[in-house]
Amino acid sequence: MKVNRIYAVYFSPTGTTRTVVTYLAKGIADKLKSAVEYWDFTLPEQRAQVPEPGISDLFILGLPVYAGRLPNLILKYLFSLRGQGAIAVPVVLFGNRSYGNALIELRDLLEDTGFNTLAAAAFVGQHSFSGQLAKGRPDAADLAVADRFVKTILERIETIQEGDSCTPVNVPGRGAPDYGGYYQPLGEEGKPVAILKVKPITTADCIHCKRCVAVCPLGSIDPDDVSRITDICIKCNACIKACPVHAKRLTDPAYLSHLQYLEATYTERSAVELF
Ligand SMILES: Cc1cc2nc3c(=O)[nH]c(=O)nc-3n(C[C@H](O)[C@H](O)[C@H](O)COP(=O)(O)O)c2cc1C
Repeated sequence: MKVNRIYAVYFSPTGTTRTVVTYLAKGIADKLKSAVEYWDFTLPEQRAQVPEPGISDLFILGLPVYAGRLPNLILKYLFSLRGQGAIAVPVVLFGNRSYGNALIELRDLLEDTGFNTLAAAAFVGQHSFSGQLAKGRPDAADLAVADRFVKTILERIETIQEGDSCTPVNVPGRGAPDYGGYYQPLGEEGKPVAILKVKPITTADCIHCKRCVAVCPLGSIDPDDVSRITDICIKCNACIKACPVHAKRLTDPAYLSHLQYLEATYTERSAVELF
């Protein structure tokens, strides 16, 4: 099949999903000499529009794994996609713990919205919560795997005709209706901790530059008083990483206990998985 346009589409508060999706799109575009359309839908204003691929396009959709699933507050936006028979590659990024059932959830979402899934991958990205868990990933070794994945995608594209409805790519995990539920965070003692309602604090070091306001994917930081979190916080850590003076912090004991647990438990390097 001849690919007309490649869509590189991602939600990526701390940038690892963006790195992988754009790398894959560029690798494929270089070989096919096709144009790439980039769709970053991390910020609320970026979700005012949806990409509209056609039947001869390739759609690469990347999301981070949150609690073993897709970030649930983004699902409504994703379900407004219309695949129109375009081929698609679901990609998830996970922080070295587990991608749980997020990849099968994304595969199904793409199939349900009219795409044909051709290949899929679970990559590893530095854990949003941590300075050491999967630090620096995706790294050179991960990108070498991404090169292999590009080759696989190109080979599969060659074997299909435009509009073919291929068998959905086979990925592991528990599927619909509940995708195994959400991962329950554990604390240092291995007992469940409640972190859903945790929000970052702002220290007196804040210089009111409002960078945190600009990067919040839910638009939850009050621009007039950046210490006020006016809506849901998904703990994506975008505001914490964007703050030039480290004035935003997550100091909740349950959150810190979970972080300790993660850092102590998931020390082995997780592999990238390609399907
Ligand atoms: C709320 C939340 C939940 C997460 N849950 C998981 C998880 O279940 N398993 C895992 O391995 N990583 C988990 N992570 C880590 C992210 O999936 C990982 O760091 C990813 O690379 C972040 O993508 P981004 O850089 O595009 O934002 C979680 C991160 C956040 C913010």
